Amino acid sequence: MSAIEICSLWKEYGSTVVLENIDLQVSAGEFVTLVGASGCGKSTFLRMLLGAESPTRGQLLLDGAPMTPEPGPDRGVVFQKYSVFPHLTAIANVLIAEEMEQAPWLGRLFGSARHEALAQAHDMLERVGLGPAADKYASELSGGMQQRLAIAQALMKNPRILLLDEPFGALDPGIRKDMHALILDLWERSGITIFMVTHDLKEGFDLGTRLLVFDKVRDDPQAPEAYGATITYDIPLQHGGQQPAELAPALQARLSSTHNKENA
Ligand SMILES: Nc1ncnc2c1ncn2[C@@H]1O[C@H](COP(=O)(O)OP(=O)(O)OP(=O)(O)O)[C@@H](O)[C@H]1O
Repeated sequence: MSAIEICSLWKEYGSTVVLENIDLQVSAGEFVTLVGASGCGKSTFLRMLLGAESPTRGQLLLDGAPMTPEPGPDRGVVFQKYSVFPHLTAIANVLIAEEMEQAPWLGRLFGSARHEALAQAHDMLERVGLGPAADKYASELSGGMQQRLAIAQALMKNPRILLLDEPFGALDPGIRKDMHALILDLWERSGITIFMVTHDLKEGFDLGTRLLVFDKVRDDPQAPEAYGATITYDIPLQHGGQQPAELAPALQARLSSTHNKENA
């Protein structure tokens, strides 16, 4: 059985169709990268996987059961920006999810529960390379360090699914390379299932075990809201292996032309 099964999924906002008729099956442990023109509904798709939005039609199943319609501990998420609390230290940022869950009224743990959570939080910071920065305020950290922190925060609850919405989009190329190595390492060690939206086709090809392209198959220039995007390519990839190079330029051209049209 697939870990995630999506059947005839649609998402509409009023009369605007954003996503239409999406069918997808994803096994546990896959690293799925998502690309598509700006505004085609990739983040909306991710928000539905998170449980922050519901489909208008269709089904989203996790291990054969309908996905809970609210974000749960089985799903972690990292956005491009603003996932961390700037006025809290790195360690407090990682602890906060645990504290809010275990002590929702006080927002603080005590005694052995705190001791245990603190040890786990320190371990998580070490795993993302932030051990020495545990007591720094998030606002003092560089962009790359803040994204490491956001990843540590998302992984603290041991989620089965990690949702990444352009997590490295605002970072310099050198830092992005480090982050790619980090995320691949975390993915390999944990066996977690990852969905990652990216605007960078190369990043999508390099990181994913599978690349999904979202695009419209039908379009009415008189009524652009009438049709939504769907998955037009579902490309299996091999890490470090030969990528379907002949597809990349065609995809890049398609993504850029739609992007330019929208920005014109
Ligand atoms: N809450 C909402 N209400 C109405 N329309 C919305 C809402 N959220 C998203 N949309 C619309 O849905 C469409 C898809 O948005 P979404 O952010 O999912 O696209 P995207 O592919 O992630 O874009 P980008 O690559 O630019 O981040 C857009 O036209 C957006 O305006």
